Amino acid sequence: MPTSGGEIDGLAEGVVLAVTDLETHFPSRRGVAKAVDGVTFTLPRGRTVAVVGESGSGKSVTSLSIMGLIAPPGHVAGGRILHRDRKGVVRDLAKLSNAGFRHIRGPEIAMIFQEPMTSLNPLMRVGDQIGEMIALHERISRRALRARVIELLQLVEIPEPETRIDAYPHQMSGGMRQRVMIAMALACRPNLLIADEPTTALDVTIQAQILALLRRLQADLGMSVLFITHNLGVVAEIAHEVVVMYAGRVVEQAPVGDLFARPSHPYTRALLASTPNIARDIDAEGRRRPLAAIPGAVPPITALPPGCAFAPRCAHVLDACREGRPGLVAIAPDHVTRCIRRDLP
Ligand SMILES: Nc1ncnc2c1ncn2[C@@H]1O[C@H](COP(=O)(O)OP(=O)(O)OP(=O)(O)O)[C@@H](O)[C@H]1O
Repeated sequence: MPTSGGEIDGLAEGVVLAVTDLETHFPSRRGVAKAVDGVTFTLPRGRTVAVVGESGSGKSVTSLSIMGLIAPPGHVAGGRILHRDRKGVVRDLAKLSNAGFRHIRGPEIAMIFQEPMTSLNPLMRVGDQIGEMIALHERISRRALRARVIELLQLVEIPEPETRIDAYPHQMSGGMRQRVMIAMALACRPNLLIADEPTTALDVTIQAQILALLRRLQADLGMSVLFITHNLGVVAEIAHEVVVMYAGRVVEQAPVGDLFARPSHPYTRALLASTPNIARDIDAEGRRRPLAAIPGAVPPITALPPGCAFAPRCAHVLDACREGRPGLVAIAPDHVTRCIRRDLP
């Protein structure tokens, strides 16, 4: 029910973000690419939802749609993106103007990306970049600003923040730069953080440290996190809930334990089987068991098959799978799958 300020009722208590039937299209001469095609999921307050899938599955386009950052001629063509801000006001971000987004991006929803070097200004001291973020949204004295920035650097566990505040990005390691990006994202105390592959470019040890930091911040600040990744190992580390995407659609969603213990969709099963697992993949004599790579590739979204988009690669395909597009069905409370096969062991 819209109200005069573009605000909307109808978001369940305790939910920060509810994406319903989201459609994001990119028109081109070859037709309309439906990069996101009817995506639905909810993000409860203080929880981490991971969106996982292979390259091209529509994860980034989903997060950019939420942030209002789809560049024309791409556009959100349908669906709702209901967001509850810190004051409890609910808005449909799918209908928000660019001007409206200026009050949302930063103070309400912040985003961190894979490569901090492309988001940080190499010519500016990191402290000034974080400070700029704060000064953009509130009036604050220079002294108080510097103290706030030092506090933020402490929060993201950067050692010697009083000195590091004056460093330039190139004087920091990749892990430290990602911490700076997280500090910038947290500068205005958003209630929702979107993290798009934030650890992909880092060494595994640094990756583990950044994931631990994000987990601690999420718990301490009660933030909701939408975490985009192609890596199920990372999902296991960070997520409460998992949304599995394939060719622009959600194919399975479940609490993390449920998804790993009882994966239902053949695509989820194949993803799990193709994820390296040291304990499983190598025996005491050092013999390797081959990884079960998923045959084929995600089809181009302009040429999806008529039925299930995964059918051409699926080991369990039936004729019926190629006929109609399967709907999402609940197989347990909070666990849905887009597969007609209920008989798989
Ligand atoms: N600006 C654009 N114009 C046309 N098509 C686009 C555009 N951006 C994305 N797409 C298409 O949308 C689909 C989904 O892309 P998206 O970047 O969301 O995938 P992803 O799952 O995030 O993959 P990756 O991990 O590689 O980023 C892809 O087929 C991509 O080619």
